[in-house]
Amino acid sequence: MTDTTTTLTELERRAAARREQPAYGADALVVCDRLVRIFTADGVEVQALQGLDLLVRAGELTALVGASGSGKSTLMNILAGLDVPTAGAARVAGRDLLAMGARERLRYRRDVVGFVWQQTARNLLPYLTAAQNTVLPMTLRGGRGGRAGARRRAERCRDLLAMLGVDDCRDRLPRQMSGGQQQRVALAVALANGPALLLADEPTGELDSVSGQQVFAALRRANEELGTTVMIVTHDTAVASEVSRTVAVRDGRTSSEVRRRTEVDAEGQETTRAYEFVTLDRAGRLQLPAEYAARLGLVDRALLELAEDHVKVRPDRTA
Ligand SMILES: Nc1ncnc2c1ncn2[C@@H]1O[C@H](COP(=O)(O)OP(=O)(O)OP(=O)(O)O)[C@@H](O)[C@H]1O
Repeated sequence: MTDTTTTLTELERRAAARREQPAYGADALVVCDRLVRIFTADGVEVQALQGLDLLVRAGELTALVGASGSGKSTLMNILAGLDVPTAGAARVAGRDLLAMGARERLRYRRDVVGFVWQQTARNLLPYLTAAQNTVLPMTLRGGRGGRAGARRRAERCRDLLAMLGVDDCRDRLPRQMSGGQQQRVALAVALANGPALLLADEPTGELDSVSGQQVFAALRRANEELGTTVMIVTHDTAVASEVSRTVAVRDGRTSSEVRRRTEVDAEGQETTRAYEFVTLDRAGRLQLPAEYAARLGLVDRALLELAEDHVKVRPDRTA
């Protein structure tokens, strides 16, 4: 009897402690919790996301990298509200991306997220000028009408085009601009309604390196000056090595990440140091880097050894 009471009390205590714990990612702007996306084409199933965990805090500038087919675009489409995951949870700025109805989804895409795609032609309406493209999302959102509203929208358009270095393009059609200019105007369009999250899927993929750098600098400015949280998918190693956080996606899961920090030494000299981490998912799983596993011949199982402040992983030499 005493034992049962103790056990019940203990169970209640544990349940209460669990309830009091903040929910996973409670303080994050983007929460992906065991996200799964399965595509079925011609009877064949493809698991594009296989339980992906990712937290992004407000104000971060994060690069997503990974081999072709690892699931980066699938993740971006889900966060953009264009696709719905098969299972798991995804939240952006408190919006549950699995539970949204059609109208809420439309509002989410208009007000909460902005996106820029790799194909320049996909980002802008070809028959509108840069200024008209930028004003359009604000007009669609509605709000204050009349002359005051129009003036406010024109002002925001001017500020955005100036901040992104394309004010000279304001009266040009997309075909009268270079690829890099089009992408920077696309950024202005994406930022028009002041989204909390800006998604850019390979925005520099079709550009030469100079234009690519200008687009990346514009993204960085949006992050620093407007405080917009930015997630950018890139194969460009220059971009990936310049952001403070680079997350690698492998086989539909986040596998590792690099964080860069500027440190000042005793002489006041600034250096940027990079720290490489392996992702530990919510179930405690981690993916060993493929090259580590190959180098030590780690297959099927590994020996674990718990030390005071670290864990050793060794190949199984007992066979
Ligand atoms: N609509 C779809 N129907 C069927 N399979 C799909 C669909 N979209 C993506 N996939 C598959 O899901 C997997 C992940 O694709 P995804 O485009 O997300 O990868 P990625 O990392 O963005 O690749 P890349 O760097 O080449 O753009 C791939 O195997 C892809 O073939």
